[in-house]
Amino acid sequence: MQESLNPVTAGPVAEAEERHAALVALGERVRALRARRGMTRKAVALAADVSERHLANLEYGTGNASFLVLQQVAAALQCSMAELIGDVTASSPEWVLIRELLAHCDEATLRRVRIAVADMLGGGGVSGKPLGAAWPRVALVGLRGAGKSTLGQMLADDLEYPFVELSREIEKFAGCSISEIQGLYGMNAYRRYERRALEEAIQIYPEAVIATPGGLVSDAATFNLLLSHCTTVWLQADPEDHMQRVAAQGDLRPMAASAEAMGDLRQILAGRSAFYSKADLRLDTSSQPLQATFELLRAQVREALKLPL
Ligand SMILES: Nc1ncnc2c1ncn2[C@@H]1O[C@H](COP(=O)(O)OP(=O)(O)OP(=O)(O)O)[C@@H](O)[C@H]1O
Ligand SMILES: O=C(O)C1=C[C@@H](O)[C@@H](O)[C@H](O)C1
Ligand SMILES: [Mg+2]
Repeated sequence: MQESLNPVTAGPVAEAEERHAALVALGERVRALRARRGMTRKAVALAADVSERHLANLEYGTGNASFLVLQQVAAALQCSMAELIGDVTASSPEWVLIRELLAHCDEATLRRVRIAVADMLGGGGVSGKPLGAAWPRVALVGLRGAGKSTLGQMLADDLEYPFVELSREIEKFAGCSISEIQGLYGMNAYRRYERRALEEAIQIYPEAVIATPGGLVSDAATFNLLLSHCTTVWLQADPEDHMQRVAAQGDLRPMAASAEAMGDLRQILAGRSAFYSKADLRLDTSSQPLQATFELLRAQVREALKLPL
């Protein structure tokens, strides 16, 4: 009997157990998608411009197909790469139908859908949102030096709401400093603490001003939680102001970390801006001094909360 060759290592395959479980699962999805589409292997191979043998290897989990081949197969099967690779958002008929409905929506429509879905799924047991008005739980987001702590405390005093510095809550949970959490347990563990601290703040405070850690937007689930339970304000500043304000507080870490710190900061700001911009309100803090910025913030928030000016 002729021995088949592993297409990756060129060694003998023979044993089914040697096939990687992820590749076997991928192959099963390809076969299922092909069956659903009612296409023969030959037809898919032709449409995808790959040999039938290559496709057979893929279907039986014996071939580790390249990204480009997977793209060609997805195009031949008229399905998304998400379906092919087994992404959770394509893992059931409902998911696939929802993806199809949303696929061609613009950003503004997607935003409305997100808000409606968050409302529909409820607040996870948290109530207290006044009908037709904004949450009286105000969360400030923005990069380091945006003014979240400074303006947050001023706003809390003005509204007579508790002021919550989320970083301090995280430290209380962990029993050590933010940098120790990140250094000892790693960034993923830190993000879990961040999520827990936010969940708890939401449970405890129906009314509050919350200064959030600048990196919170990088975790979609935590940011979703924030957006759906708080009136959010993006405090914006020019990159130079972010840098200068952080340095003025004596924190030279950004400069120490990289000789091209301004470039890094611009890149972080550019990468996060699309997420920060999902906040309900935004305020440019670089256009006027602190007190004038506070007056603008106060007016915006009071209007949103339907409070007297
Ligand atoms: N127009 C302004 N708006 C906000 N802050 C300003 C303004 N002008 C100057 N500042 C100063 O910038 C600094 C902002 O620092 P602050 O600690 O409040 O920022 P932060 O967003 O909390 O940063 P971090 O993410 O590091 O906690 C303060 O010292 C504040 O006085
Ligand atoms: O901007 C950032 O990347 C961070 C800011 C802090 O508030 C923390 O969220 C964390 O240290 C990361
Ligand atoms: Mg702060």
